[in-house]
Amino acid sequence: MSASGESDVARFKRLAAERAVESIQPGMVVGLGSGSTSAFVVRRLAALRAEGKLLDVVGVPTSVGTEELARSLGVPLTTLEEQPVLDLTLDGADEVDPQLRLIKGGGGALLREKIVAQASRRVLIVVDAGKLSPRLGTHWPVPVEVLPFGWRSQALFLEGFGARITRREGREGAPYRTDQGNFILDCAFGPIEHPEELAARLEARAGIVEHGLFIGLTSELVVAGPGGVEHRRPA
Ligand SMILES: O=C(CO)[C@H](O)[C@H](O)COP(=O)(O)O
Repeated sequence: MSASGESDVARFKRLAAERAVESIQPGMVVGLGSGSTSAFVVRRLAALRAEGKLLDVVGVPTSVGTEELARSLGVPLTTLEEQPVLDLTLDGADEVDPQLRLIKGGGGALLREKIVAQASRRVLIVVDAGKLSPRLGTHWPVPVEVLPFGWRSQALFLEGFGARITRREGREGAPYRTDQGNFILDCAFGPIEHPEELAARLEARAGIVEHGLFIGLTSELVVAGPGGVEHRRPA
């Protein structure tokens, strides 16, 4: 914890976000991720705008929360309908493996985050070093967004993979609802040996809207930790 009251993890997220924002060029259409690291990205963008920089950059938010934050800070927004191809997306992650495969969705925004990532020429993932993992599933469950209709059947299906399933709770004991009104089943698989196979099996199941395994979508990583800030680009 620093004298300002900022925790080490929050500082690493902020430093990673500030470095990542250096990749934004004038005129870009930029996907804005969700979660606390992405909030640092939005705040940095707003601070640069206050200095008269990057004034022609527009963002595509990946959640209602990010949209509200960006609007409150005066960051101009557009939609995928208006801009179906994005230059760059900056987003956080819950877990990152050495091949830059991800678990995302800790904030529940996985569906819109994946749609925006797929629509982006470059996806820059921004994390503190605590997110790095030798194997996905070691530290985090995989969030799976399901339709409320038939959700218990999906939970049984997912238990069939040996996962421990928790339906995410919202306020006052009500089920958590995504921006689409769906439920999230947090699936603790433990370390996942073959994430691609698991992803394919989840995608084949009706009623599963999306899952938090992001495979083949990350083009770059900015990671900040006690050793400093590193920007890993493709070789
Ligand atoms: O996937 C996400 C939201 O759906 C976030 O990127 C992920 O949960 C990381 O959040 P934070 O930056 O707060 O650690």
